[in-house]
Amino acid sequence: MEYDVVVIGGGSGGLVVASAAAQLHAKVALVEKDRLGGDCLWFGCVPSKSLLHAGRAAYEVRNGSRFGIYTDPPRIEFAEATRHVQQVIANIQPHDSPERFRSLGVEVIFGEGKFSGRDTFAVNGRQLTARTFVVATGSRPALPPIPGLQAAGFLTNEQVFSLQECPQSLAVIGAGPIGCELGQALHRLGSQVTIISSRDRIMPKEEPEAADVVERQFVAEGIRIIHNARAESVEVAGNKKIVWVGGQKVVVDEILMSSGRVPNVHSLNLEAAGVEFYKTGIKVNQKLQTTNKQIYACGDVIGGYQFTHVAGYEAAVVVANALFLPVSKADYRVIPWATFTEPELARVGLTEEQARDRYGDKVCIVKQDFANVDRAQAEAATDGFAKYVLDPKGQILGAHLVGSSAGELIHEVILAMKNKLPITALSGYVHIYPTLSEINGKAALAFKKQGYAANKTLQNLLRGFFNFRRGKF
Ligand SMILES: Cc1cc2nc3c(=O)[nH]c(=O)nc-3n(C[C@H](O)[C@H](O)[C@H](O)COP(=O)(O)OP(=O)(O)OC[C@H]3O[C@@H](n4cnc5c(N)ncnc54)[C@H](O)[C@@H]3O)c2cc1C
Ligand SMILES: NC(=O)c1ccc[n+]([C@@H]2O[C@H](COP(=O)([O-])OP(=O)(O)OC[C@H]3O[C@@H](n4cnc5c(N)ncnc54)[C@H](O)[C@@H]3O)[C@@H](O)[C@H]2O)c1
Repeated sequence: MEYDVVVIGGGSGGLVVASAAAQLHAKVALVEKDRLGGDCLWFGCVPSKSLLHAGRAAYEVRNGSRFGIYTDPPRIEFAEATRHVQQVIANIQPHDSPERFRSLGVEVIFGEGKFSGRDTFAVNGRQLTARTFVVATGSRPALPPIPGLQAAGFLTNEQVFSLQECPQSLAVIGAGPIGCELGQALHRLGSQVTIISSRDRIMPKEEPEAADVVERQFVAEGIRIIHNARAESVEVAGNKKIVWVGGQKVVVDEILMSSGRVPNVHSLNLEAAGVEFYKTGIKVNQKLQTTNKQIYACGDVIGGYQFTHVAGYEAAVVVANALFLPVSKADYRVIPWATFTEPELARVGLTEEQARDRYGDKVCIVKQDFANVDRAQAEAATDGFAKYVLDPKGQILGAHLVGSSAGELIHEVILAMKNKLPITALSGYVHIYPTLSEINGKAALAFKKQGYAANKTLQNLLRGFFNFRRGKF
């Protein structure tokens, strides 16, 4: 065997496998068909958060009057906003550069290859043999077969970050995290945005009342949302595009497709290697082995949680199993994520409905509004709440934070949940005043108070004790 491991796909998952394996002194080849960095760097997390930040700046300038700061309507040079986005990519890219990986000892091979057998991958006329392979080829936008869409033309996350002009009006097809993040960013940067949601709310995978808070903000900003409808067909009329949705037409300059993802499996000739896959991704066991035990897969290509941090986590499991003994199992009990709209929405664990389905009426809910947090008042960021889904002893089954910096604030909940600490642990230390993090401590206190309010015996005992101390029997 030429290599200990051949990694196919140089994105969030593949790069972690390649660098870790090389640093452990394994012989590693990394095959990438395009550029190292993957979706996250070029078309995903990094550019979307950078564009959202530009949008937030525009929003803050427009809405400064709440703090007594008045300006004329801001002039937005969209090309400069996307230049900021491209600059951020350029700043981060060296970390994912071929030079860096070669310096770690990885053999980086550019080319689109395919399996030619159970233990051979063919690329650029070479046959790479390895003890183990890792498929980390990611995913791409799903394009539902909407009549007229291809002919009219559309944007996906692969084009939107290099636009030089902001479309005056935009139909966003799909109200998941991509549609919501990009819809809000582009609306704030000057586009009239209509989001088409196939369900009765945006972000249908989230805790409904948390998604409602984001939706209210979208509506307040002037984003139009069409519910319970799918884009059915598209027509072109002059220089406009018409999207037909539930019998009504949405006339726009541009369309953004954000209707889910499909795994990149088809060009790999997985059949030759005995690797089975479904429509949603490659079939893996808990050790992330495919149906060919020498071939592992991680990241978006296996479906499941499609996040950079999950691809990285799965990559770590794969490194341990592929290089040493295959005994590590991926554990998805505590997987957090955040959608970086304003307000942000962060989640870990079960929704209330999922918890009730599993544990019935024993589930206990604690909720704290940001309006009760002094720092949120100071920053006029009072929309939103933190909701904790608990078992009767206070063990955290899930948490949903919607509000300012929710994606940061959830981390102490993640730590507690991962270590099986009850929510009361979050009030077992001093939070700095005034910070938004106080929301977690306040929730823990609220849970303690609920327990105290229900404990009549303890209350009677205390009443008696203090009566006794005051000499009143
Ligand atoms: C707009 C957007 C915003 C997002 N924001 C976030 C976020 O804020 N936080 C978050 O956690 N996640 C976010 N994600 C998701 C995140 O980008 C993905 O989950 C992550 O990139 C998956 O990593 P991966 O390694 O599986 O795939 P990728 O990082 O996409 O890497 C796959 C690599 O494989 C290569 N490849 C494909 N086919 C082949 C082949 N046949 N041969 C060789 N190479 C091949 C590709 O060129 C690519 O470089 C976002 C995604 C999008 C689209
Ligand atoms: N902040 C983050 O971490 C972040 C941000 C963006 C994306 N992501 C990742 O990328 C993945 C993909 O995001 P996404 O938003 O494309 O997918 P998604 O699957 O979450 O949402 C797509 C939505 O589009 C709807 N849809 C499909 N066809 C439609 C049609 N014809 N008309 C109207 N609606 C239609 C679907 O019903 C679905 O609700 C996410 O699941 C997430 O894992 C993460």
